[in-house]
Amino acid sequence: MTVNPNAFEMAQQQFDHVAEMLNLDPQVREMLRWPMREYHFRIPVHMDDGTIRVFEGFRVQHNDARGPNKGGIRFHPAETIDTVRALAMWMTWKCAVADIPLGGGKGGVVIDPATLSVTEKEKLCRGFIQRIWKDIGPRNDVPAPDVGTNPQMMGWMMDEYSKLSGQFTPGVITGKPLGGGGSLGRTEATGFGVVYTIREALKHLKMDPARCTAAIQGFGNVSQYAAIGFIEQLKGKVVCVSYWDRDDRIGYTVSKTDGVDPNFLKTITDQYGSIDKAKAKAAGYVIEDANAWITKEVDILIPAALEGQINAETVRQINPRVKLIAEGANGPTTPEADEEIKKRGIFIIPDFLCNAGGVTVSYFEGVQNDMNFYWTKDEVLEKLDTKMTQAFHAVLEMSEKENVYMRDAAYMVAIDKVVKAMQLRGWL
Ligand SMILES: NC(=O)C1=CN([C@@H]2O[C@H](COP(=O)(O)OP(=O)(O)OC[C@H]3O[C@@H](n4cnc5c(N)ncnc54)[C@H](OP(=O)(O)O)[C@@H]3O)[C@@H](O)[C@H]2O)C=CC1
Ligand SMILES: O=C(O)CCC(=O)C(=O)O
Repeated sequence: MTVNPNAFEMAQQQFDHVAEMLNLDPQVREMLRWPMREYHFRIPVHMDDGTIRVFEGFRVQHNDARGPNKGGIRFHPAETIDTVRALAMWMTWKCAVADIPLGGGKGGVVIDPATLSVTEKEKLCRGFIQRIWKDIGPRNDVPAPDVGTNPQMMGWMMDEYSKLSGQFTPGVITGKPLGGGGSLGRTEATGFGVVYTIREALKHLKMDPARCTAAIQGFGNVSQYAAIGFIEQLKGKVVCVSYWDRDDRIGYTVSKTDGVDPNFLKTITDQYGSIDKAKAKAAGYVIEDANAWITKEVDILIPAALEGQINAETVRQINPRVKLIAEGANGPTTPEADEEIKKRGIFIIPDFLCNAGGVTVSYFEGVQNDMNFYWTKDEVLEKLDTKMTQAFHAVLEMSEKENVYMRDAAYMVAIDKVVKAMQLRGWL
C-alpha cells in the first residue's frame, strides 16, 4: 500500500478546509497552519562493530496555547520532517478534542529500530535526549512512544533527562515502564480508546456490536488492543488483521472467517508486529495480500497502521456493507478518500478523536508522576472511558448541529478551544 507522499500537506488541507468553513481570521490561520518551533539534529551513535553512525532526528512543537506540547517519538525508516510536522499538528487538535490541558508536539528519528541491537537502541534514545533536553520538560514538552518506540525506550530517555537536569523527573516523558514511573493502562489505552468510541458510534447508528464484524489494518500496539477490546468488551468479531512482513518486505492480511484470536496472534508476533506466517497457517488462518483487509465484507474498518492507507485508489475497494470507519492510526485517510467516504455515507470516527486514548492516559501518567501516587488499572480505564465518551459526544453534537462530516466537526471543536486559549493568553 502507498503511504501519502506528504502528510503535512494533508494536515494543512484538512485545517484550511475547516478554517474556511469557520471564516477564521487569516492571521490566526497563519499561526495555526505551521508549527511554532522545530528542532533538527543529528545523533552520532557508537555502533557495536566500532563504527559511528549518525542518525537524523526531529522534534516539532506545533502549538502550546493550551499547555505543554505533547506527543510521541517515532523511530521509522521513512520518517520525514513533514510527517513529524503533520503528526505534531494533529496532536494539538487531539489534546483539544480530548479536553486535556496540553498542546501538540511530535518527534522522529530516521531509523528502522529492528536493525539495531539493544545497546545501540539505548544509545540512540539517550542521544536523542542529549540533543533536545534543554527544550523539553514536564512544563514545556513531554514526549511519549509512537510507531517503533516502546516503554523501555521511554525509560532510558527519562533516565537520561534526569541525569542531565540533575533531578529525577519522571514527568518529562510518558509511556514509561510500569515500576519506572509508568501508568497502568497506558499500553492498552489507545486501542481501548478506539473501542470506547466505536461503542458510542454503534449506539448512535443503532447497531448491535455483538452482531458486528471488523477488519483491522496493522498488528502493532494500537491494533492489538483495538482487536482485544472489540472482541472482549463489545463481543464483536474481528475477521482479519494485517501486518508488514519484515523478511518478505511486503504486507499480508491474516484472516479467519469465524474470527481471529488476537491473544493467540500476539504469541506468534515479534516486538515489531511481524506475525509468524507458518504458525498462523498451522492454526487455520488464511494469509492474503496486504490490501485484502480493506475489501472485507464487514461492518467496521479500523485502519491502525500508518498514514495515507485509505486513499483515492484503495477507497474504491471498500465493501458496500461497511458502515463505520474508526481511525486508530494518525492520518490514515487522504482528503480525496474522505470525499468518497462522505458520498457513500459511511460514518467516520476521525483519527484525532478515535485514537486520543493514548495521550489521555499519558496525561493521567503525568498527573500521577506529579502526585507521586498511582491509580489502579480500573481507575485509569474508567477515567479514560469517561473522557473518550465525552469527547465523542461533543464532536457528534457539533456534527449534528452544523450538519457537517465528523472530521470537520472534530476540527471545529478543536480549533475553537485552541483559538480561545490563544485569546485568553493575549496572543490574538
Ligand atoms: N501507540 C500509541 O499510543 C498511538 C499510536 N497512534 C498511531 O497509531 C498507528 C499505529 O501505531 P502503533 O500501533 O503504536 O505502532 P506500532 O509500531 O506498534 O505498530 C504499527 C504496525 O503497523 C505495521 N505496518 C506498517 N505499515 C503497514 C502496512 N502497510 N500494512 C500493515 N501493517 C503495517 C508496522 O510494521 P513495521 O514496524 O514493520 O513497519 C507495525 O507493526 C500510527 O499511526 C500511530 O501514530 C495514535 C495514537 C497513539
Ligand atoms: O501519549 C502521548 O503523549 C502521545 C501519543 C501519540 O503520539 C499520539 O497520540 O499520536
